[in-house]
Amino acid sequence: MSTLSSIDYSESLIVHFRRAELLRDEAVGLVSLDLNSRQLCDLELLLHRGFYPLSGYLNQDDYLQVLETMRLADGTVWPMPICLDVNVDVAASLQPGQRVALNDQEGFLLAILTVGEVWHPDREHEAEAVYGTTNPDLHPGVKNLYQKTAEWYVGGQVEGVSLPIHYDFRNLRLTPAETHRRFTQYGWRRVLGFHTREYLHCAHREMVLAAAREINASIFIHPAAGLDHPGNRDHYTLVQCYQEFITHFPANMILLGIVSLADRFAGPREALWHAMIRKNFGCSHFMVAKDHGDPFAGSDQPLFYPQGAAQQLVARMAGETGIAMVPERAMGYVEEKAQYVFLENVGEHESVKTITSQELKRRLEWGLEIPEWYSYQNVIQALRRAFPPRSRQGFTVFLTGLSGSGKSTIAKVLMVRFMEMGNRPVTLLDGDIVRKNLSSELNFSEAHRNLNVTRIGFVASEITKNGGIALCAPIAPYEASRAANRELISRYGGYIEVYVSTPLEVCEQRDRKGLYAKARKGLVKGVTGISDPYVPPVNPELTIDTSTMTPAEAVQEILLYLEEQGYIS
Ligand SMILES: Nc1ncnc2c1ncn2[C@@H]1O[C@H](COP(=O)(O)OS(=O)(=O)O)[C@@H](OP(=O)(O)O)[C@H]1O
Ligand SMILES: Nc1ncnc2c1ncn2[C@@H]1O[C@H](COP(=O)(O)OP(=O)(O)O)[C@@H](O)[C@H]1O
Repeated sequence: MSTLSSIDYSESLIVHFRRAELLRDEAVGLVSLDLNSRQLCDLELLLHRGFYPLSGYLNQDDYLQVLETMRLADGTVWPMPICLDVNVDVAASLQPGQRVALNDQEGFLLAILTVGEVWHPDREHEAEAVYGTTNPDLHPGVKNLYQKTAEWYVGGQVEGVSLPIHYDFRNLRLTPAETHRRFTQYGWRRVLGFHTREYLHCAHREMVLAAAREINASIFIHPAAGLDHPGNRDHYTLVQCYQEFITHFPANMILLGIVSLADRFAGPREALWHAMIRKNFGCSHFMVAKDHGDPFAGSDQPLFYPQGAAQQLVARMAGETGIAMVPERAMGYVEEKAQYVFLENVGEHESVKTITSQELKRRLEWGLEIPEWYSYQNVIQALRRAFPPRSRQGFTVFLTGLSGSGKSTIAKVLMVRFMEMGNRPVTLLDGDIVRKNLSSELNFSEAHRNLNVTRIGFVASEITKNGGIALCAPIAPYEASRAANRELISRYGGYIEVYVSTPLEVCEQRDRKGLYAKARKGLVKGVTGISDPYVPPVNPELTIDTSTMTPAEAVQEILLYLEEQGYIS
């Protein structure tokens, strides 16, 4: 059954509120599925018709044609397979014609799906067709497909009850009908769509404005703000920076909207899909970078897709999609001219200044100057608010080592020193304290030790996120849980792993709690260092052997490191 066999031309798939009342009653007796964030993005675009001409999830015929030819079964261009993925148990319970309630993660009804077909797709075939490889290690899109997409697909029409609910930046979440209406009201017949996920600075303004002038168009800045966790600071900062960024354009020529788009990073195919979505939002032109949709664009890894292939595909299909391709031409700041120039026009004896995103991050972390030619005061202020210098960031000192190695003693002295400094709240998460409170039900098996350690990491990450100091002092004998903590906490602030490497003989001699004596007598089983492993950290920031120093000296070493790294002054 082709999706287009019952083509729906309406401006949204949300039904009239009278029918919505009936659908809500009907949903009470239906099988219901709570969609994950990627599925919610897709459903939102289906419902408000960002995915026009689709009026539901693809059935098999359309799906296979999309993979092979980037067209639906009736020949209409559509490059991305949009199907609802479900697990085997759900798939087994569904019949063609059956009605299924589609909910958000809180169980709020968004739409009712009339099941068309249910099938088990060949995912390697999909990976090869959409991404150009079946190797998940080479392409994050393939990894997502294999690991985060359920193994059965469902196609069928949807009737919308409500768009997914967002509480953030509601006035920017414009639907295609709304943007189209605004463009018409403003008298904008030529509109250049610009897709982004990046922070935008002066170079972007010059580039977008130059392109818009060349084609005599207005500008629609349309960042994808799809899969961000509601608590993700980057999301808010990004959108605030976009709001500041657009204040630097001439009046009445720019509109900002955000779209819940779950990128696939499928290269040229992705670019074509992005262009068609922007056509659906009312744009006449779409800006495409040479590396548009590449999973490694903007990183220091080599690109996955050939440079320029995305631009060529979007340009080649423009006759059918109705949206023209505008190539993104990179610009650089030429100091001799005190202005931005297209890179291809930079003179032989002129030098181009750039600041990479890594360099920007470094300058923010150290509170260093960001030049006026690079970005705007209001954008930089928003960035500095969100990414304070290290001297104002939270951080975690994570001490790991054998029992008796000196973790608690060092942590206690450190705590006193930080309290004396008095500029951040300090929390001590000592092994035994955590074991009494947070992890009282856990034993000393590998799984429970890892769980104990990641619980400590979670609490430390919250403290770090909110600008405090977390001092953690568990044995933490395994790399897996230590690595997970490092990954989590580093997102929010500093993470300093201190390996307290005091040898077992010294710890055993100290034996403050009599644990080793009991272990040697066989009274306690699975004691770390005696009858249970301790795996030393791979790359700790500091290694401290307390057998040859006083606690004050050990603490001094940590403080010097923190000072050198800019966390304390
Ligand atoms: N079997 C066994 N192995 C190791 N340690 C044991 C064991 N049984 C009890 N204890 C006491 O528990 C303290 C270590 O708990 P931790 O939460 O830090 O351990 S772990 O990180 O979960 O491995 C540890 O305290 P510290 O001396 O502060 O390290 C021990 O006194
Ligand atoms: N440089 C040092 N740093 C920390 N502790 C030390 C040091 N030198 C000697 N010690 C002694 O070693 C013991 C360490 O015990 P503790 O801090 O409870 O270890 P852990 O928390 O790793 O089990 C304490 O009695 C402490 O006084």
